[in-house]
Formats: sequence, structure tokens, C-alpha cells
Amino acid sequence: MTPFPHSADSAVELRHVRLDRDGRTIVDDIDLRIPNGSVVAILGPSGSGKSTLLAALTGELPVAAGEIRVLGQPIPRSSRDLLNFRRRMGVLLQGNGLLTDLTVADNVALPLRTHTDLDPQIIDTLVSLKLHAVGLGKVGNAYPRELSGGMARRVALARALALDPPLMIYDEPLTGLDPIASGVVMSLVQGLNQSLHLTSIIVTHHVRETLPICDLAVVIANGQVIFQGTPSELESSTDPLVRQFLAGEPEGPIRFDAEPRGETV
Ligand SMILES: Nc1ncnc2c1ncn2[C@@H]1O[C@H](COP(=O)(O)OP(=O)(O)OP(=O)(O)O)[C@@H](O)[C@H]1O
Repeated sequence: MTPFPHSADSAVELRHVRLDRDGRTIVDDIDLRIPNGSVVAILGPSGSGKSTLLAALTGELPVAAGEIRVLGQPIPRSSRDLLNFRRRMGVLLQGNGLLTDLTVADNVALPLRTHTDLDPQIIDTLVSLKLHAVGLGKVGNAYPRELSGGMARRVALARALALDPPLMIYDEPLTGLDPIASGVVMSLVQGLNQSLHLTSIIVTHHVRETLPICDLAVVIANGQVIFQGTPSELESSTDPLVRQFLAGEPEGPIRFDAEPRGETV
């Protein structure tokens, strides 16, 4: 298959993408373009396929049909190329993934020690810069258990930034955070996107907290992209699917996922 022509100002492009899990189609015929430099929210009801889409962007889940380009490249197939490809994305997973027996500084240093042969002193300087970038310059010697949930999330963010990736992917970055910590994390995501010239993709259920910092919103439901546009276009959309999703109504045209994992239709 000839790769589709790439638009130079896109960080991520999907054309006619179908994603299957265990032989079941989760999303089909997805077309999506995420411009370089933007902050984009991927929204949708539970089970609509948001995490599945992220898994496809990181190359963890191969496409069943169609094409994906990330940072100008098709997703590589060989595991070695995939490793290099993933270095260019910072992923903040649900639950932080911090190692509890390592200090904050060692957690942030981990990707640098694993993926580079930089001098230890340079690594220390980079770690300190990353911790400052998330407003935590003084906690390097602490252990994750000594931090609040919001601070731990920011350490995970510093670690995701360690290798200076041009693309950041956030999977539910606000889960378990109180409104103040949520506000801090959201403004960091926005500030870092701007100051480091990143592109940020945020998968979230926290629509109200996330939309204010986004340039674009994408809504997935019924196996399709039912909306892509600006947050204000989303708010003013009259599409019944979009209205039902925003209002959180159980009755309406959105079919809710009713199947357990692993069952096929
Ligand atoms: N690893 C997996 N193996 C098999 N099926 C999976 C796997 N991950 C997700 N699924 C199924 O794919 C569908 C979409 O799930 P996914 O987690 O992508 O949705 P989501 O929109 O991220 O949901 P949520 O908002 O609840 O996190 C669901 O039916 C789910 O059961």
C-alpha cells in the first residue's frame, strides 16, 4: 500500500483506520488530523475506544485497516524501530507508574539512563531542569510515597518529558486528583505545550476541566469520530450524539459498551 501524502503541519494523521480487539471492531473508518503544536482532547463515553486509539498511536496495537502517521512517519513494525519511535513520545499513563523504591530524581532519570549514554552529571542537570519545569525543583530526594497525588502526577510528567519528546500523550491525567491539583496539572500541560513547542493529546473523562486548555476536541462514540473541532464548536454542536455525550444522558443515540473484555460478537 502506498502511504498517504503527509501534511507537514500534522503531528498525527489517521486515514480510514479500523482498530480491532480480540477480533471485535472497536472503531472503524476513523479519519483524524492533529496539527503540530496543538493540545487535543480525545473524549467519549466509557468503552468507546479512546485507550484503544492511544494504543494504536504508540504502536502497541497494530491497525486492522487504514494508516496512521505519527510525527511524519508510519508506525514502524520492527521492535527496534518501534523503540526509537516511542522515544519521541512522552506518555503519562493512568496511575503514574512511578517506581516506589526509587527517589523522585531517580524516577525522572530512568529514561535518560536507559535510553542515552549521557554523563551522570549531565543527567543530574537534566533531571533538575525537568523537575523545575513541573514546579518541583526541591523534591528530588523524596520518595513517591512522600508526595501528594498531584505532586506524584507532576513527577510522572517530568519523567515523561525526560527525553524531550515532541509529542505528549496523557491517559486520564486527572484521575484521583482534587480540583486544585487538577487545575495545576492542566495549566502545566498547557504551559509545557507552549513553552516546549509540543503537541499534546489528552484522553479524558474530565471534559469540563480539560476543554479550557484545548485547541481541539475529538469525540469518539459508536465506533466512529462523531465530532472534531474547537471546544466552542463542540459546545455549540446540535448533533444529538454530541449533545447526549456532553449532557451525560444514558438514553439517546450513543450505544454504550455492554460487552466484557475479550468477548467477540
Ligand atoms: N487489551 C484489551 N483486550 C481486549 N479488549 C480490550 C482491551 N482493551 C480494551 N478492550 C475493549 O475495547 C473496547 C474499548 O475499550 P477502551 O478501553 O479503548 O475504551 P475507553 O473509551 O478508553 O474506555 P474508558 O473511558 O472506560 O477507559 C471495550 O469494549 C474494551 O472492553
